[in-house]
Amino acid sequence: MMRNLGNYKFAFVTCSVIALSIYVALYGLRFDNAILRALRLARKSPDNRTGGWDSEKSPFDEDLNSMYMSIAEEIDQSYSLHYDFYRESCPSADKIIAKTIREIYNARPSVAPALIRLLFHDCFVEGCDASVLLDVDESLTTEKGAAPNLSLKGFDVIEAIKSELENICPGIVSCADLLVLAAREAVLVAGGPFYPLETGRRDSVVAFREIADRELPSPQASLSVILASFSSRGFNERETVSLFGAHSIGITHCTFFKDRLYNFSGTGKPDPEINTGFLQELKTKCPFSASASSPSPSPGTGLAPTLPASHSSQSYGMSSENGNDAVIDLSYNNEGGDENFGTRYYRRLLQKKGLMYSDQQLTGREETEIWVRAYASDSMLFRKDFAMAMMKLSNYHVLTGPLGQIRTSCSKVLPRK
Ligand code: HEM
Repeated sequence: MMRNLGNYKFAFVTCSVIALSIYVALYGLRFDNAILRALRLARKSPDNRTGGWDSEKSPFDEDLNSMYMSIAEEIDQSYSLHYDFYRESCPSADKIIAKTIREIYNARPSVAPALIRLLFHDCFVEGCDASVLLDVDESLTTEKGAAPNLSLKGFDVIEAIKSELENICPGIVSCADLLVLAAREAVLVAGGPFYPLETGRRDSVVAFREIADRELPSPQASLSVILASFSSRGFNERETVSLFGAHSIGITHCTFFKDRLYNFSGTGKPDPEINTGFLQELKTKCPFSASASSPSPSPGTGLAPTLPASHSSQSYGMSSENGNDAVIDLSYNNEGGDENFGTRYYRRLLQKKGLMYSDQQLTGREETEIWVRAYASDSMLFRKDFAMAMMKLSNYHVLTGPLGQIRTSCSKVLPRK
């Protein structure tokens, strides 16, 4: 009986391996994530792999198991991210990206926050797949048109670097990798920490406008909504609070927090959680307008500023001034210098000087406030945590192996053959 079972098992596993090989041969290793996940699972729980017939192990089992494992290992290896993925195919990619960001940053420091935000908006919506960079496609879908993305900038910077990369190694470096590497350089030039990044991401062939509209948290969202939305992507409170440290650089339009100055939650009064002196300062910079008196939008809706999406190829898309909607410098003239990247943001939150509702609430609950306090007083801790969280964000839900494609222009998918 046991011998028969052993034979069946042998036949079953052999057939599986043969079927796997045929599939590989026919489809040129076109495994999708589900198969990869299954293979990983199989490796993690060897007992389940053979359908629970493990009571009697034959020497064949060991051989087949190790063969199966090494196939799985190989597939897994080739479909995961790697350090120095472009070492052979485009060795200068990293350097070109870093050098260009530094050059642009010297002329326009606003490139750094723009790219960091662009990365967040790309990765948060269906993963780091450069879907946010796509222009309108045949189905008239573009994430750029989603309300939270209307004020994104830096598209033209990415496109300019991509065309340089295409001249040197055509069709090799993905826009998704380009964006994560550019954002890392942006963090560095703005005074933030370095973090290592693996590469090998591929670009999506679709954009996710509806998901972007629905899932990018609004600056009016409650802390519970924000934490839930980060947690559903695997970020705990500590990681979430550390990522918010990016709000110590760049700008924000008055539109995004004006209701806090004049009509908080429809009360007709300012948010009591704003420092009084700061409130007066902000009122001068963001004078009352009719739009501030309307009730704040519900969480999750996002809020579009009154400016159009700016990604002109001439201007590097860095202009943020708009007649109707002033901007506030999130860094307050780089308060405390570059070395205070991050910490200055948390210190301001403790002084009730957060600009957006979504920011200030981090001090409103114990599980987030402890991290605000920790980062305000320990810049090394912040830098370490921020680096780790940015690595995690940059690796979120990436496309690898045969999935996706390598675009030649970051704003367009490759035409179908
Ligand atoms: C609940 C989460 C978040 C909300 C609601 C939010 C919202 C906003 C808003 C409304 C602005 C102002 C945009 C403008 O006026 O043009 C902004 C700016 C910015 N955000 Fe966030 N953000 C969030 C999380 C993050 C995260 C996790 C990062 C990065 C890791 C990030 C990076 C930035 C940067 C760098 C800027 C400045 C952009 C610039 O100067 O061009 N944000 N954010």
